[in-house]
Amino acid sequence: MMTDFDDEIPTLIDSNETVDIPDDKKVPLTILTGYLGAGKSTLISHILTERHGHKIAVIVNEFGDTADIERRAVNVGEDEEYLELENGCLCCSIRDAGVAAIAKMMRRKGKFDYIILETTGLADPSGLAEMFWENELYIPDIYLDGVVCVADAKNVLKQMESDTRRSANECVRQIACADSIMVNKQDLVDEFTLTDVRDALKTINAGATVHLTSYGKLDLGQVIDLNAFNSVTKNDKAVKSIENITHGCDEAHNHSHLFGIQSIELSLPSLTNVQYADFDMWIRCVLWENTLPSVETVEIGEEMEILRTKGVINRDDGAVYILQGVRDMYEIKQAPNGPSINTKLVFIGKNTNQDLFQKSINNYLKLQ
Ligand SMILES: Nc1nc2c(ncn2[C@@H]2O[C@H](COP(=O)(O)OP(=O)(O)OP(=O)(O)O)[C@@H](O)[C@H]2O)c(=O)[nH]1
Repeated sequence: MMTDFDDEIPTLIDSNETVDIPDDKKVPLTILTGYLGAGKSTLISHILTERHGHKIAVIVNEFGDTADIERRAVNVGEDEEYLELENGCLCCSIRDAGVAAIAKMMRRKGKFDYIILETTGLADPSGLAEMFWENELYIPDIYLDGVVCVADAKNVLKQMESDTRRSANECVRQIACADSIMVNKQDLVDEFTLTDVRDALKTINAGATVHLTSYGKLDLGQVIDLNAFNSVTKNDKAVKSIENITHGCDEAHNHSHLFGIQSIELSLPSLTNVQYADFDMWIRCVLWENTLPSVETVEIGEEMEILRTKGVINRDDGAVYILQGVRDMYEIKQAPNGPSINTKLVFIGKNTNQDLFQKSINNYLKLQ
């Protein structure tokens, strides 16, 4: 089905004219990713047909992606891009999932209170996540809630192994970018394989929660309202998710370079005001200049690439801050209730070295 969205070029809004929309009036958007055949459409079918009481607009590339939607589409006029389903959900066929397409869809706001955007099986979602996070300025009535990845329990270990060993493939990038990972098709594997899969996923992305599913059947809360990007003020959940970060087993960690991307975790004491200001400078060097300050450049070696950053930073005056990042974009916001958890930083990316990162930040902030 063709739409006219491709022809529409988003109009940039002068930031001075941007309307400040209260957080509770914004519509959350979840990016759904996952390798070819992992079970994305099966999950969407589940969401579009179950009686869960939510009014979710699901954006798929083509109606034909989901057999169930195709069947329902029979009664819809040829030019209709929107399909209202019995359970209150709205299905939208958008070929170009760009800002203009979403902005156009927002004219139907009120008919839905949530957006799930399914990407194609070979997409790297980090660019899309960065775009929606950044474009809250241009579509002020949505915010990026999180990235959900569906992985095929039977095939994901094979799919993650890249031919070139040091370069991560699309499957690994999708896992690296996720806030929540569904290990689907668990009916096809035994417990040992599930443990291997879980360890490998945690090695790549220690910051994501992992859920086991069959035929995409899950509690919707594992997909929506993750509040992973902390764009709104209810960010206790973001602190909790960082607190719960755990790595895969050590053995899996040793094999992390098989996948090209890994998580590293740094721990820090509470920071003084001066150290907190220096931390901002340090993170800019890492994310904007791709360098580790205060360590010998010869030690750094191959070029690194950071896909996701998450963290909690404590200041010694009791203030607690949450760090979120996608590629070179990052945001540091104060947590509302100041829950006391240790300072923890997680970097997910390529050619990262935990010891060098820790040395760099210790030297830069004069921690030891
Ligand atoms: N055994 C088993 N099969 C599943 C499960 N989930 C999905 N499938 C099957 O796997 C196949 C692929 O599922 P889809 O939902 O189309 O996967 P997809 O990620 O949308 O695939 P692409 O659109 O090609 O990227 C279908 O035949 C599904 O019926 C599951 O949990 N167990």
